[in-house]
Amino acid sequence: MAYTSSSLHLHKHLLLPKTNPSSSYSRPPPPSFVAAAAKINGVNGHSSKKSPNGKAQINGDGKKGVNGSGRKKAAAQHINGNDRIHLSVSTGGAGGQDGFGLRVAFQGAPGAYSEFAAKTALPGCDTVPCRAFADALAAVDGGAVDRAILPVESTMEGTALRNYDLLLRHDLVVVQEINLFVHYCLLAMPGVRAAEVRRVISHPMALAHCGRALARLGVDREPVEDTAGAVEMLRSNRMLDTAAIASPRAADLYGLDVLAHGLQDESWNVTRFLLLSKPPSPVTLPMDADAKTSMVVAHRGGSMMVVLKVLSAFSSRNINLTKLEVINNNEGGGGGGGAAAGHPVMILDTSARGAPTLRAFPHVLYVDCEGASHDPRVLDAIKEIERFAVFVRVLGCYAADSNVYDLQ
Ligand SMILES: O=C(O)C(=O)C[C@]1(C(=O)O)C=C[C@@H](O)C=C1
Repeated sequence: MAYTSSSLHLHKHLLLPKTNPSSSYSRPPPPSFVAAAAKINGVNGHSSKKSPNGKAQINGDGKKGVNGSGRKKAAAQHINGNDRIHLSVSTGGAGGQDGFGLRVAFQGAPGAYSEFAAKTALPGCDTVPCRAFADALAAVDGGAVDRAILPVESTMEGTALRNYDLLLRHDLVVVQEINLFVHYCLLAMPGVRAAEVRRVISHPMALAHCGRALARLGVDREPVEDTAGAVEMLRSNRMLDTAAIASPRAADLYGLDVLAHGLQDESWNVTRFLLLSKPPSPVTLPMDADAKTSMVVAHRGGSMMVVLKVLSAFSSRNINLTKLEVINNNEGGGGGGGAAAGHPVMILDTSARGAPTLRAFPHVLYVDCEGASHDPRVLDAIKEIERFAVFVRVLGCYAADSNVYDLQ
């Protein structure tokens, strides 16, 4: 039994603007920002500096979070392809709020990309570092924090199936999406030269994304829990033969030297994060907002026929899909299984009366569509799917954000 996955990815490649490095996390966020955005992948700027705030860590060892906002005004410099371009103006966090007073759990040490995604979504929030994604989700589920942030797909890797597995086991709703440009740097202790580096440590995803550059350097690779955690380890152990792959912000935050920029094998490396909350969703979308609805559809098998029926349910109502991921656990071979390889997808069923129950489904689709979950067309499409599916769970309805935020 193998857990296979195939997906349609709708990302297009765009180049990023340079951003103004003078903004600071300690400064309050601007009331609004302007972004030049393409319909699928737009471009935006984002810049900020460190400001430790001494927040407690969940299940961790006392790492500190960062506070403030990194949003900056920016415009696209280059756009290739035939994307539909529009100018959007946003007031920041979901529903116009900037997240002041909210605690957002993220996986990793301060300076992790997930933390920047949280600060991008809610510039005024307090971030809470967690050792694992499971801890971050448990923290919001248990009420210790208000939100959790989860990377769910990247242009280089596709869907992060392990994180979807986690999401589906919890009674949480998606309240916001954030696309973050992931720019990897090689960081070392001050004074260390590239020729002295024998080993590189980072999050396994970061090591994988920088495979070619690391092969060129001819160094050993060692996975650690997150990119900023690698930097912290380097710093606290004063490692002089080791470098870390992390963001330029992490270099700033921990006072390390940047030996190289743009280490990723693909120049376009974007990770999509979801901001999660306990239901009911705290976000009220304006009636005319561009919305997205995410759902999971469990079915009896015969994937391609089911895919066609799902596509027809949406296309007959002129609804565009932005994601379609097909998961099967019994087709043999196939990669992309993550931690759940060979196992059915476990989904918390919150629809029944009484306590939510965890149910196992071998055949599942992850679907994101344009439109709000209360839009009659979307409601009708879901009703049609429910006629042939075993189970449908709407994971959330949130403002569609096609901007790509850049931390450089
Ligand atoms: O290690 C970090 O800094 C993270 O935020 C995690 C994470 C991930 O899990 O995908 C996020 C984005 C990058 O692609 C690399 C790692």
